[in-house]
Formats: sequence, C-alpha cells, structure tokens
Amino acid sequence: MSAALLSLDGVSKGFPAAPGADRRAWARQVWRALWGRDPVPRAAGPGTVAALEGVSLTVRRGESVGVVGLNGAGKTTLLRLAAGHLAPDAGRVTRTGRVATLMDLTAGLAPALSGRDCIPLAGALAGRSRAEMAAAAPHIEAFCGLGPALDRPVGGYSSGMALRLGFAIAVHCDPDLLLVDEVLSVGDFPFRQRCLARMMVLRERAAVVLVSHNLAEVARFCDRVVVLDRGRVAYDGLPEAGLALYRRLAEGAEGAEGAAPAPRDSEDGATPGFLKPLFHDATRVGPLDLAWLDDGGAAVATAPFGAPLTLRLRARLAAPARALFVGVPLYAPDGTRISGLASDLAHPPVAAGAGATVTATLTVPAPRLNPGPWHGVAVLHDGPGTLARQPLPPLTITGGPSRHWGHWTPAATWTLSAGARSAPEEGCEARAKVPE
Ligand SMILES: Nc1ncnc2c1ncn2[C@@H]1O[C@H](COP(=O)(O)OP(=O)(O)OP(=O)(O)O)[C@@H](O)[C@H]1O
Repeated sequence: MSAALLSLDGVSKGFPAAPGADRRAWARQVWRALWGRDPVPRAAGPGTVAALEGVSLTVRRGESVGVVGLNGAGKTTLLRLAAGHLAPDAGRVTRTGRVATLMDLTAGLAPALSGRDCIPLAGALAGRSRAEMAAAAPHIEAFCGLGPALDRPVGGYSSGMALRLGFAIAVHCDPDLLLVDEVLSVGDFPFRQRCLARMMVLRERAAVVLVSHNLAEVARFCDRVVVLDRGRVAYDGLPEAGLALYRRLAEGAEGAEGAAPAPRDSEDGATPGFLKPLFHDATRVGPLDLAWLDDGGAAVATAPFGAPLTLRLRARLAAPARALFVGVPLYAPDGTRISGLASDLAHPPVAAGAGATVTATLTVPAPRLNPGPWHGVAVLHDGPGTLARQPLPPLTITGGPSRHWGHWTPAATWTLSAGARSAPEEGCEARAKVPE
C-alpha cells in the first residue's frame, strides 16, 4: 500500500454562529498560534456552526480524490484543514511531504507585481526556495500561456488569468499533495482540460484532492469520491456509487430528515477490501443473482485455464429503470484490478418497468487467466446512477502452464535460434507455442 500523505482522524471544526463572535474567534486563533492550544477547550454549542464532525479519511500517494457535497457541506473547511490553514477543534490532521494548494486565486499574487514577479513570491509562500522557483519559471510561463500578459500587474488579471498562473505555479512546485478547491470552474474549457491532464500526470507520483461541483470532471479524473453531507462523511469509495449518492442528495431524496441512511461499505468481513464499497438500493432492485456458468449452463466455482467464462446476472426491478447496463471490474488473486468489462460498450442500455427481471450474460471466450482464485464485482447501473454493486461468486482457475507469471498468459508463439553466423542456416532453430 502506498504512503499516506494526508490523514484526518476524527476531525471536527465549528465556526461561531453568533454575530460579533468573529472577533473572539480571531483572538482564539491568535492565542492558539502563539501557545499551541485554545484558551479554554471549546465544544460545538448552540452558538457554533458545525462545519465538520468526526471526519476521518486517509489520502495516499497515487490517489485522486474528489470531494463532493451540497453547498455548506464542509468541503472547503475540509480542504483548509488539510492544508493547515485552519486548526481542528477536535481530532488530528497529519500531513507528509510538500503540499500545494489552489484554493484562493489571489493567494500569493500581489496586485501591484507582474505575474512573472509573483512566481518566486508564490513559491516562497509555498515553502519553495528562490532557486527552485527560478528553475521552474520557464515551465510555469509555458504552461500558463499568458504570453506578454505575464509582465502586467496581476491586479488587472481576470479570474481565468489568475487561475492560469496560480495553477501553473502550484503544479510546478513539485507537490506531494495538491489540494484544489473548485477554482477550475473559472478556467476556459481548453485550459480546464489541460489542468485535468496535468493533474493526471501529477497523481502518478503524488496525490490530488479536488473539491468540485462538476461531476463530469470528478468522474473523469478521480478514482475515489468522498461525499460530505452536513459536515460528515456520507460515502468514501468508488466514484460511481459516490456520485450516485451525491445526485440523490441533490435531488433531496436522501438529504431530508428521516430519509434512508446513506449506503456504506458492507459490514461483511469476508469480502476483500478491494471489492468494497458494496452497495444495494433495495428501493429500486432486488439482490443480484450472480453465477459463473459452464458450457452446459450449470453454475461452477472452478474453471480450467483457457476455457470460456460465462457470468450470468439476474435481478428483479422494484422500480422502473430507463437505461440499464452492467459493469464488471475483475481483480486478480492479489487484488490487482486487471480489467473492467462494461455491457454498454457492446450492447445499448435497456429500459424496463417495475417487476421486470433483468438478465445479462457476459462471455469471455478465451480469458487465459492464470490459476488462482479470481475476484470481481457486478455493478448494475441505470444511466448515471448505480442500483447495486455486489461481489461475483468465487471462481478458481485451475491448470494452465506449468510455470506462469503475472495475471494472465496470452496465447503466443516463440522462435528461438542460435548460431555462429546467420541464423537459422548454421544454427538450430526452435519454434514453440504456449500450450492451449
Ligand atoms: N469562516 C467561517 N465563519 C463562519 N462560518 C463558516 C466559516 N467557514 C465556513 N463556515 C460554515 O461552515 C459550513 C461549511 O462551509 P464550507 O465552506 O466548508 O462548505 P462547502 O461545502 O465548501 O460549501 P460550498 O459548496 O458552498 O462552497 C457552512 O455552514 C458555512 O457557513
């Protein structure tokens, strides 16, 4: 497992709700900065808005985490705590490595200075040396694409221009953790695409936390989604289920008092962690009936190496669905995700009424998966929403090549020759085929 760059452990944060309390809160911050503690321990009371309550999450190198939630859910507060701009009232925030933030477009940009002169200034505020920023400056200038405007005072920049400069500085500060709060929305479409592409490169060796109301961008960029609901983590896991929950919150279906509890990871300790979160919206679909089938249509728990694999899904709809399709992420015995198969790539989504039985079959004619217990998940979608996410039944692949490496052994042929002069005339040649 890769290194944790950010951990929030039971973090709560409140803000004074009473008019005039701002000054006392400011004095408290100063006291805390000077003495490292509050003048008196503070608990969220009637005069306090609880922005975050008991939030725990860990962000690791290589992750791109989208944070979504309705207005006032606590997203910005979470990011400001993560960046160290705010101190928690309770709990602990731990950061490792270099952090870069893109939360306030004016941060590090002095209105009277030119964009070019702001580069070392913003770098210094992020803890980078003058030499580091001098080395990064040509890349920053090229990435932001401001041209001659880079020599104009930033006080006259539009918000999109400030974003270009701020983003270019943040990503070229070589951060381990990049925290981005919604600001991308002010960029034009081509620049936003460039930002996403750059963040994709960055996440290979760092981690990115992106607060956004743009669900398409979150779906495209993030491999994990945290949904905040009134200061609490309502969901933390794969984007598809997280965004589905967010949409329901937005529709008011789950945000209201007395609504069904937010879907969470299965409590079932037997399910490997990499298959989670599991999810089932019982108001829309019954449990998924899943089976691996042999050639004769009988359910099997083992399959010989190389034999065709057929998975069948059946489920009864409890509510009408407009665009049903199925996704099947496949995981190797060690938990590595090796593939994802989606029915909508081969077959258009289907509509059905309440009471209908959905049946889907997936056949992989020559999978050549290496021996061992394979895992997977069946995900039943209705358009952008997820109805259920359930583990596949156990499947063990048996037999196969006498030696094997990695996750699969493709059908392949070899030639091999050896000789003093030109092969194969003077040497010997061997032709071999990997066994079927
Ligand atoms: N400085 C502050 N003083 C008082 N209340 C605050 C302060 N900052 C945040 N809050 C309150 O904390 C709650 C969470 O705010 P936060 O800005 O974190 O939400 P958000 O999810 O980022 O919202 P949005 O989507 O509207 O940007 C809100 O009720 C907000 O009014």
